[in-house]
Amino acid sequence: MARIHLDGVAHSYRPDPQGPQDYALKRLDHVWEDGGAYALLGPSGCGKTTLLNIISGLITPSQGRLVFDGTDVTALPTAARNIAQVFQFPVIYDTMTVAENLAFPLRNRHVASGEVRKRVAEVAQMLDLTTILKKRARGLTADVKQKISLGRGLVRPDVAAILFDEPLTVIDPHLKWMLRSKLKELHRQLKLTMIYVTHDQTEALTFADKVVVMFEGEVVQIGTPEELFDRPAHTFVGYFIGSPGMNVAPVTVEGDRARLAGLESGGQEIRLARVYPGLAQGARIELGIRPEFVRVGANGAGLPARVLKVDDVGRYRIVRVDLGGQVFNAIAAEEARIEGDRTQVLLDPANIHIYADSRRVEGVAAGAGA
Ligand SMILES: Nc1ncnc2c1ncn2[C@@H]1O[C@H](COP(=O)(O)OP(=O)(O)OP(=O)(O)O)[C@@H](O)[C@H]1O
Repeated sequence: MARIHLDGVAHSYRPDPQGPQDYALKRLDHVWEDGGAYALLGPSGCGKTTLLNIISGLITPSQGRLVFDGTDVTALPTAARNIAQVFQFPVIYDTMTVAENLAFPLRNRHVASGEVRKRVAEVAQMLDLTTILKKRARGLTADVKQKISLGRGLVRPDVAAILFDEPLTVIDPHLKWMLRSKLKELHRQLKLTMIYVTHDQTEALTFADKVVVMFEGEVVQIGTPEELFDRPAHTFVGYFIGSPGMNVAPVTVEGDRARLAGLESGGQEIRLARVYPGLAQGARIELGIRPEFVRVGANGAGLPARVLKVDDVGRYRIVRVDLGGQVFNAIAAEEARIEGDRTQVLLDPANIHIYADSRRVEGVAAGAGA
C-alpha cells in the first residue's frame, strides 16, 4: 500500500501544446491517501484513462512528478511500480484453471507455494470462486471470467494500489450491484488503496469514500458523496451527480437577491441566504439549486411558474416548470397538490449556490458582510 502523490502532473498527447485546450489532463496536485477508496468519475473523453495510465506508468506525464511513499517513480515502468490493474474486459489465461489464474501474479513474483495456496483460497472465498477452482477458464461465462480478473487484482497483499478501469462493464446488470458492494466490503477488509474509474455515478458513489470528478481534462471536485451533493464546486458536478441533476440558470445578483436573466424587474426576485461581495466583474453568473430544494405548489408564497410536465417515478414526482423562461426540475412528494398549468415555486435559499464562470462562489452570510 502506498500514499500516491501527483505533484503538478499534466499531460498533453501533442508534442507542442499551445494552451490548456491541448491538455488531456490539466495540471493536478493531489494525494491519494494510503488505504483510501477512490472513484474517478466523469463522462467519456474527460481524461480518466489518461490519469489512470499516468499512475500505472503506461504514460509518462508531460509535466510533474509521481511520488509513491516519498519515492519519485515518474521514470519507472509499470512493472517496477507494484500496481495491480483490472481492466474493462477479462485478462486471464483460458488454458489455465481458475486457481492457476488467481495464483499467477504471485507465482510471477516468486511467492512461496504455501503462501500462494493460502492467498488463492482466501481470494476465491471472497469472490465465491471456491467451487470452481479446478475448472479451466475456457468456457466460463464473461461474468465469471471478470470475477477471476478481479481476483487476480486482489490477490497480492503488498501492492501500492489497485486500479480498476470500468471493471463491471461486461457484468450482467443483476450481478453488478452484488459485485459492487462486494468490492466495497473487500476494501474494508483489505484496506488497500483502490482507484476505480467509472462514468456511472451510482458505481462511484457506492464504492468510494472520496469521488474525484473530472470534466474536460480537469479535476473539478474531490469530495465525499455528501459533499458532491450538498456543495457542488462546479456546475458540471451539480449537473452530473443527482437524478435529475442540479438546475442551473443565468442570473444577476445584487445583495441578497438574485434575478433570473431575461426577466423584467419586479416580483421575481429570488431570496438568497448569503451575499456575494467578491463576484468578479464580467464573469458568467449562474444560480444552481438541486430539484430536491425546489418546491412547487407554494401557494401565495413563491414565484409564478408554468407547469410543463409531471413525471410520476414512484415515490415522488419530477415536475418541470418554466420560471421566467428558464426550465427548472422540482422533486415533489406524491401528496403535493399540482393542479392546472399554473403554480408557484419556492427555491430554498439555504440550498442555492452561486457560480461565477461555472465555479462555486462561497458567499458570506446575509447580514454579516453586505
Ligand atoms: N493516445 C492518444 N493520443 C491522442 N489523444 C488521446 C490519446 N488517448 C486519449 N486521447 C484524448 O485525450 C482525451 C482524454 O481521453 P481519455 O481516454 O483519458 O478519457 P476517458 O475519460 O478515459 O474516456 P473514456 O471513458 O471514453 O475512456 C480525449 O480527448 C481523447 O481523445
